[in-house]
Amino acid sequence: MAVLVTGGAGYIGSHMVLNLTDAGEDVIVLDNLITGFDWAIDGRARFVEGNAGDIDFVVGLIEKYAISEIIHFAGSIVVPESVTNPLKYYANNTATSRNLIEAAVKGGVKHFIFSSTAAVYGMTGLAPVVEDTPLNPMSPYGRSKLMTEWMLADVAAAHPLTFGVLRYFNVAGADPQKRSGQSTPLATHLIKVACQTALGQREKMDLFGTDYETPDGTCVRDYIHVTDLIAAHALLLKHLRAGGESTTLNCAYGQGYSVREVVETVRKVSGVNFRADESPRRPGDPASITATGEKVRSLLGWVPQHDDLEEIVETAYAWERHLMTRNR
Ligand SMILES: NC(=O)c1ccc[n+]([C@@H]2O[C@H](COP(=O)([O-])OP(=O)(O)OC[C@H]3O[C@@H](n4cnc5c(N)ncnc54)[C@H](O)[C@@H]3O)[C@@H](O)[C@H]2O)c1
Ligand SMILES: O=c1ccn([C@@H]2O[C@H](COP(=O)(O)OP(=O)(O)O[C@H]3O[C@H](CO)[C@H](O)[C@H](O)[C@H]3O)[C@@H](O)[C@H]2O)c(=O)[nH]1
Repeated sequence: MAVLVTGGAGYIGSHMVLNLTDAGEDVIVLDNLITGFDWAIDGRARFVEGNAGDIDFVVGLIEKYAISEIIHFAGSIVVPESVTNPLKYYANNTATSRNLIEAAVKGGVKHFIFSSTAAVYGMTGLAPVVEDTPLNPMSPYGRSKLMTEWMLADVAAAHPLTFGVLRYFNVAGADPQKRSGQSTPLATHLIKVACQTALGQREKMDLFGTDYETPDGTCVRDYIHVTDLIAAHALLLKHLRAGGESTTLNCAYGQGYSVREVVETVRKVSGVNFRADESPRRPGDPASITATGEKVRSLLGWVPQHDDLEEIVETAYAWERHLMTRNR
């Protein structure tokens, strides 16, 4: 039996592949390399280049490799881009996932784990959310992901498939062994951008919006280390394999940091007082979004090992330096 990891050449998926291969699992990676890199895929996994939304192709893979579980990371991920190009997100997130789920049903896959997002909640106020907080996504990205959550619930009610939805909060940091990290040169994520600026790859960065109703006027997010996030996936897989029910879980630490606090932490870790300009708000950004992570802890016994902003930034910064020497 094998596990299919879609998007396994990407930032988060490549860390999942490392976790699974470290555990001795048989892993097939399906990725079309639109934002991922084949060099990011651990050599112990089998890589197949292709589209996760190609039903016949995926059914063929399921049969060929006896795939019993799918962990679905493939998708498009940039919130502001989804505002200007929504159809890209409904195609590559919603429609691709719909086809992948059909392939899973046709191929008799038992369990399906899906990368959802905090963006399904939308504007929630300053209090941490829980899984049954009303969902009100404020970007096409969030809506494209919520539709996939709904499809999974409907399909699992009609077919013998159990699923886990993990709503990631802001994923950051890199493998502490420096085997993978966020490698997209044009990434838009705050910690990545700040590390690139500290290293002189960008002349300056922007603080998007300084007039939010938050303690220091900038947006607040719950940053989770990618290694802890992946540990939650491994526990969820174990839960589903043991016959556990389908579930939806927030993946977060319950600790929010503002954009200014993150920038200050990157300055401290790097020792560089880089330029960060106050700029207008970015479309699609909620002021604050954090979650307690209570359910993932109690249901799966998840215990974070890297819940420290400085450690998150240190690993992200170390990976950024590694990329500079790699690309030289
Ligand atoms: N990074 C975050 O903070 C964050 C937060 C919440 C949710 N997520 C979700 O986690 C998942 C992974 O995100 P990431 O940060 O690793 O992004 P990423 O862009 O690094 O990885 C996505 C991978 O999917 C591949 N891909 C995209 N469309 C594909 C398709 N149709 N068929 C096959 N491969 C395809 C890309 O080539 C890439 O390797 C995404 O679904 C994203 O929405 C990310
Ligand atoms: O150069 C930058 C980059 C970001 N920000 C700000 O930093 C905060 C975090 O932005 P990110 O782009 O790092 O992350 P998002 O919160 O927009 O979104 C991320 O987390 C979401 C979940 O909360 C989604 O899942 C999404 O995929 C993922 O990109 C936002 O207020 C943003 O405006 C800046 O000020 N300057």
